[in-house]
Amino acid sequence: MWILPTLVLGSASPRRKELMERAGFTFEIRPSLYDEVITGEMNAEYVVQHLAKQKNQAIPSSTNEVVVTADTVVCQGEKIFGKPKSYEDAYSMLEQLSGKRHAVYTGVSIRNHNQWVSFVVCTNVYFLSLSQAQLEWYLRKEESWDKAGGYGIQGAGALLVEKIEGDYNNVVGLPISRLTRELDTFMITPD
Ligand SMILES: Cc1cn([C@H]2C[C@H](O)[C@@H](COP(=O)(O)OP(=O)(O)OP(=O)(O)O)O2)c(=O)[nH]c1=O
Repeated sequence: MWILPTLVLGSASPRRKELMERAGFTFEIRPSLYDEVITGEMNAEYVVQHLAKQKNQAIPSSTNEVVVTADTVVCQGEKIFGKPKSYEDAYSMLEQLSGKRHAVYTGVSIRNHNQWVSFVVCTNVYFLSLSQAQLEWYLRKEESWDKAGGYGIQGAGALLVEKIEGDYNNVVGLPISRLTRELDTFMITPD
């Protein structure tokens, strides 16, 4: 008997969950316990694909489950920003992003038993030039800590952004349009 596969989102991110729900997917949440380490020598595209795959491998699953994991980083030139570790770290990231363009990369990994698909989506984000007072105002919003680059475009962080080029949802942590197309090959479709 043919059993339709079930979808597992391997993520503790409330944004990824919300994007999947809004798209109409039925899924179970099973966060990965993989501990992310970003080292300076790797390029952003490689980093997000590698981390998404590591997260995926750390999730136990059965043969009829399709597991989705993702990783998002902010990249400016050679520098890769993950989540800030302190107030000073967040301030420094935002100060470096101020008045300039950066790229947000999200790597997505999809696995069903031993079938793997992975891809990376990149969105360019242009920050306004921000004064010290504006940076301090934003950091008081307390929305920096669990977000790559120290800002959330879906919150007050929207006020730091002049414009973007590419998929908005990719910046929030999950390129849901591309993901939906890729999941189709695993026989997973939204309601
Ligand atoms: C740039 C940016 C990032 N982010 C978030 C998306 C990701 O959740 C987070 C980057 O951290 P990730 O390590 O990609 O993900 P996570 O630890 O939050 O969740 P999990 O590994 O369990 O899936 O930054 C925003 O919410 N808004 C933004 O504008």
